[in-house]
Amino acid sequence: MTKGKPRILLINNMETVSHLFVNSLKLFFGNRIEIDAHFGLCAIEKERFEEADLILLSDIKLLTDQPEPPEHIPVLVARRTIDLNNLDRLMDLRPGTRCLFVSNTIDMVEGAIELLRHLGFSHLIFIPYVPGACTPLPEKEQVDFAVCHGLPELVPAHFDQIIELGHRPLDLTTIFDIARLLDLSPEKANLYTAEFISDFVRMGRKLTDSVNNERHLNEKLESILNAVHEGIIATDAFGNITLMNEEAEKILKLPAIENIGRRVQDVLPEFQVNAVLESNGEAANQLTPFRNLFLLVTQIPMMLDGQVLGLVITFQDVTKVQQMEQEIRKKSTQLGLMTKYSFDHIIGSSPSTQANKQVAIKLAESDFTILITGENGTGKEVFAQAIHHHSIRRDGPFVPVNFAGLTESLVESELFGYEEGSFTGARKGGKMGLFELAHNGTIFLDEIGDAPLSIQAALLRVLQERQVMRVGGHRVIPVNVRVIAATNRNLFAMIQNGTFREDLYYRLNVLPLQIPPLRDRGQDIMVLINYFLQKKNKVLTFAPEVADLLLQYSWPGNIRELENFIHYAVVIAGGNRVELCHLPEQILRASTSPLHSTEQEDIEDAIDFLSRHGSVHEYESILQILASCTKRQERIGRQSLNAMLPVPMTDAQIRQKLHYLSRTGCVEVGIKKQGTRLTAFGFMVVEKLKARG
Ligand SMILES: Nc1ncnc2c1ncn2[C@@H]1O[C@H](COP(=O)(O)OP(=O)(O)OP(=O)(O)O)[C@@H](O)[C@H]1O
Repeated sequence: MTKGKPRILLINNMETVSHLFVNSLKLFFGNRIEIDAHFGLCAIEKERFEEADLILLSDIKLLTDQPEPPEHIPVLVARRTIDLNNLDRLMDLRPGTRCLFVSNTIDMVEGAIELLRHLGFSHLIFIPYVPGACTPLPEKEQVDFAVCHGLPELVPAHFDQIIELGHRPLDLTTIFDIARLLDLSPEKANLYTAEFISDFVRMGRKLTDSVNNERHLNEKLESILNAVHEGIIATDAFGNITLMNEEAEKILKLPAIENIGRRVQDVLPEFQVNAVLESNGEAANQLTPFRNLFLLVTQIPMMLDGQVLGLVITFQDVTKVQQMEQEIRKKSTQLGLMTKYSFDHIIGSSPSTQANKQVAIKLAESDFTILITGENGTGKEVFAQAIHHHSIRRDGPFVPVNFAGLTESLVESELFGYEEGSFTGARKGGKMGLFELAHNGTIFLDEIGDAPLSIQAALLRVLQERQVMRVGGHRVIPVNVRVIAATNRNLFAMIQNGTFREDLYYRLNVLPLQIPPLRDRGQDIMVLINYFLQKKNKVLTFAPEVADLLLQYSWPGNIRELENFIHYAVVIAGGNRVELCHLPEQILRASTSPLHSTEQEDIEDAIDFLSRHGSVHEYESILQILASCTKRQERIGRQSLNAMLPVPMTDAQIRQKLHYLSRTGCVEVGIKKQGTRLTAFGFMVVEKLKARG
């Protein structure tokens, strides 16, 4: 039988694959062959087998249910390759991406995976899956993408990320086998291979395009990075420097070319990148000393899908800003943030004052926080100032803060400052807080017991971290301050009732200093009186009963009250001897209350005696008039006295009453026309009668 063109019986299970094969065969053999394409599962007529010169199958199993082909006709199972045009999506995947490879037979899946590995995709993890076969179906979370060659319908519905690589065309070796079996010259082979090569060229061009794009992008990025007035360094996940902008080179005086590729930890140990790399957290605005500079450094990890890819470090040279701040702080110091008192100004010869001075001198030599306790006016601030003055911080500012005088709304912005626009009425340019103002000096937190709880929490943070953040600000400002706190309240009791934080108490009470009240250090009273007089360049003497009273008095306002009394006495006594009549009411009055029992008895006896010699009310009226005259330093005659009495008496009656009053020691009756005045004892009797009502 003379034969025409060789005929290929092409058996496939799908129409699309069949078309793909027909096109490939046509491209190679043109019209030198005839193709009888069969697809699907229906039986093939015997004659079609007999007319064929070659049977080409996509899978040997396709012959299973078909009639046996004649023995002399060769059967060829097509080897298949991959459409290179569809590979770029796979090329974008990161190493370790998990791909569920789905197809309809195990052979297909395994063949495709093997080919992909040969093509260089061994960095991806392929998990074979054939629906209905024994390949286990992994959980959705264990798979990043589903991959298939056509047949996307085989991918289980819950995998929504599908990469479709397209049907696999015939491999070139199969084309050559067909040519050999049909005795056809492979004259158009170059066309077919050209098709393959053009795919490679296309892929190559795509790659170059993306490399070029990346280069353009890098160039753009580089010019942006160099235009920024901030040093920028990037590292990879291991902390090796991958990028350094011009500003970074300028600030650090390190050439990028010599340092890219080196470990940032070795080049810039001051930045402590390991801590950030290990914690994956961000470290913002850390003031970092570098050589003779101060850098404000921020480190941010670069993350992708929860993995650290590297670190971006940005920094600014803030040495100048620091210096400017120091200057401003210095100026503020000159504006009155200096101490008035040193230890030489702490007066007192009592053992407790002497001992406290010795202790305080020692405390001044350390740099720890001090808590001074004592009643109002005992000299807590004087001690705080003297400590600052004696410490290494003496050239820095001493900044007093009185919590009793600050409202809760003001206290935060006063202590920590604020940024411009952080609240209505905030000053332009913001304002430095008292902690910043006290930098390199001492902050004196007076009446700390009056600090609101919210501020106590903020104070605790400052004491722990030694840095502040202004209200409305994002930058932490390091402050180097010594804290001296003072209180007249019982902080321990406040802790018990929940109005003072226990943790703050222990932070403050590192070095305690207790100042006793003036009434417990009698030896200091006269020494202090002389000191205050000396300061005023005045001389006063004190009547013995006055001196006694001053020593007996409880001085609730302590040294401040004593100082005020001296001002008063100088004015009232006019530079002479201070008599009882010069004493202010509260000293006189208070002295009558806690009297010694013998004095009490004397007063009772005197009143008893007077009641037996007339009406106590009449005596009281006379004593009150005498008291007010004596206070005005006037003596009063009988006639004037009588005129002032609510119920007038005869001269004889008055004379008699004054006689009895004189016998009890309440009055001093003048000889001749000197008039009468009240004695200290008389004042006590008046007070007693007043108290009785
Ligand atoms: N030992 C001292 N020697 C000389 N003057 C003193 C002494 N102690 C206190 N003063 C004077 O007493 C006054 C009150 O002192 P200071 O203000 O230090 O008391 P304070 O305990 O801080 O009072 P407050 O609790 O009311 O704030 C000051 O004017 C100071 O000059």
